[in-house]
Amino acid sequence: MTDTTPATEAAHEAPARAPISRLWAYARQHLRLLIIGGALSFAGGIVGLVQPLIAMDVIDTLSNSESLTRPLLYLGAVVIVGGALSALGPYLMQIAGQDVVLTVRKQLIGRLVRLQVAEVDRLKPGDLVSRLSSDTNLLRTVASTTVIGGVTDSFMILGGIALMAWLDPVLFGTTMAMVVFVTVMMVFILPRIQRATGDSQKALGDMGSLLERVFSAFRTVKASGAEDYEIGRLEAAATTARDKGVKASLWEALAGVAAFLPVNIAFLMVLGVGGARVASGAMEVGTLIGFLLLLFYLMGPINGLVASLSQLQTGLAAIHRVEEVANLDSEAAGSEAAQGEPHMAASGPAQVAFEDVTFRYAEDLPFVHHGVTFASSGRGLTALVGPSGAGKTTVFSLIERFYPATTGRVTVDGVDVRDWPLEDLRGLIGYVEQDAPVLDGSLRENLVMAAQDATEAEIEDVVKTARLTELVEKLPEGLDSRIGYRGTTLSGGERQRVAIARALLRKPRLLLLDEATSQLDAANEASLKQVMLDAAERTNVIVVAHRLSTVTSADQIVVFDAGLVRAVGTHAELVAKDDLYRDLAASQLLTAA
Ligand SMILES: Nc1ncnc2c1ncn2[C@@H]1O[C@H](COP(=O)(O)OP(=O)(O)OP(=O)(O)O)[C@@H](O)[C@H]1O
Repeated sequence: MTDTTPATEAAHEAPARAPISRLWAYARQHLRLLIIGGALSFAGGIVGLVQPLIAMDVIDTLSNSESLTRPLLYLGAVVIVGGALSALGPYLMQIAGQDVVLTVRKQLIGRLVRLQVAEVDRLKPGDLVSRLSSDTNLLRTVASTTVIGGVTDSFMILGGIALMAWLDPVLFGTTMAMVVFVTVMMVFILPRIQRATGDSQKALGDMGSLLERVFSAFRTVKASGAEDYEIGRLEAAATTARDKGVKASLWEALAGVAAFLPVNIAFLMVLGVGGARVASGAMEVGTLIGFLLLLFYLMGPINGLVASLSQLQTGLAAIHRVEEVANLDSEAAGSEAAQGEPHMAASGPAQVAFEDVTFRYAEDLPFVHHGVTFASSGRGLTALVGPSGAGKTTVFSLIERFYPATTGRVTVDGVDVRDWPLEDLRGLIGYVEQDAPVLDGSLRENLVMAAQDATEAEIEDVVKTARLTELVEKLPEGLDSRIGYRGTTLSGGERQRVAIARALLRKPRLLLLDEATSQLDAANEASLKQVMLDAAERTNVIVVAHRLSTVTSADQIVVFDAGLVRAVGTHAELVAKDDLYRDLAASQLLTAA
């Protein structure tokens, strides 16, 4: 079952109450450590109680002028054991808390990286980062000390209440009226703590999104003189997070008061009612004292339970935001029809065909493809050309199955891409996006990310093929030089060739290359063309072409216009027979018809 509501949009709605069962589902996996840690902490407390008894023994021994060795040894042992237990118990519970966070994070990481492209188009990466780092962190304390503390306090309170009922039903009734009052107050206050915490975390997510926005176009922000504007927006998000955090603290403080006052009132009422009953002879004075002591003793667990419940709300708000992401659509590894189909047998250039394909990015958006039909097979270069927005890049997205065709079929080797196991399909394709993304890391890491087991010789080979030798020689640490966030230390042409080298290292049976629209200098353009032609000798290369040199070298040109293929042929054929192509060639492609 999936929820297609984008996390960042859903977060704009009032956070719904997250089911506590989700927290339990995460904590359950680390229950053993939690219980051992809880038991050791409890034992530490008990040992602590023994300490005064032994101290009494020491005093007795002193006053009797007997040897102190034995009681001092006991006392030493109790101090050491008590100290060790009190340290080890909480430590184990903290480990369990960290383990819970790790479990949630692993689940989230798997989800995030496997999200559908369509989902990511709509989401804000900064908010997702905040959910993975900050929200999950809120679960640490809740999943460890809060849960265990809450359970122990609840048992103590239940035990105390049972004892009270046994001691005196009338005083018990008086006390219970206050317990009911505390419960009602909590029902009112606790959801408000959760909501305020959720809002505060959402504001943090918004701040993350805004920061990511700034860094993704850092030079543009600076060149536009927009620093103050962006700082203002970031500070506003930070202030909202603070305000919501303060609001949550206010509700937490009210929860504390709502527990403290009634218990104290109950104390006075028990004193009054009990005193009258003792005076009338309906009750022993010892019972009254016992009852009051019990009530006094229960204050600690009651305050502890209220604090745990408040913390729990923070955890539930965090779980809600985490679960929103966990419920987003991720990619299916392969369609049901693909189960058991052997697709990997083929080798050599892959065949691609579009059969009357229609496609739109979303139901509320217009169609981008209105019935596209073309085929590309065998070694060689197929160029897709056409006006901006005609749907050329979308062809690649459909081949890669980033999106499914609305109607019609996209086939690779005659098999509908929907029926290919996703890993196998993408395994045979090398894809170079238009803005040739390069990731932060070394040049080598950037190359081998698509082919982890590539040998040194293979890497050297693609470096040569992609005309990167000069760059590698120029860089201070060669292939191991860091090339910065989004490859900012490289030129546009170099980024493109790194992306091509990466795609080639995969030894693709189909190379999809989206040419950047920006003009490259003559040397870079010639390099790029040569790289493409070399690749086309070995495999099927489809390129969204914006450059004259690419188009004229192509074995086949497919002319797109407003979501349809209007003509297919070689450059010479199309110049002769297709008006749009002739115009494109004359203007966009800068050649005379
Ligand atoms: N992720 C997306 N979500 C919604 N609409 C999109 C998305 N990507 C592209 N489009 C729209 O689909 C249409 C076709 O886009 P596409 O990128 O395929 O065109 P193109 O022919 O490659 O253009 P160009 O030559 O300018 O790169 C455009 O109108 C574009 O606005």
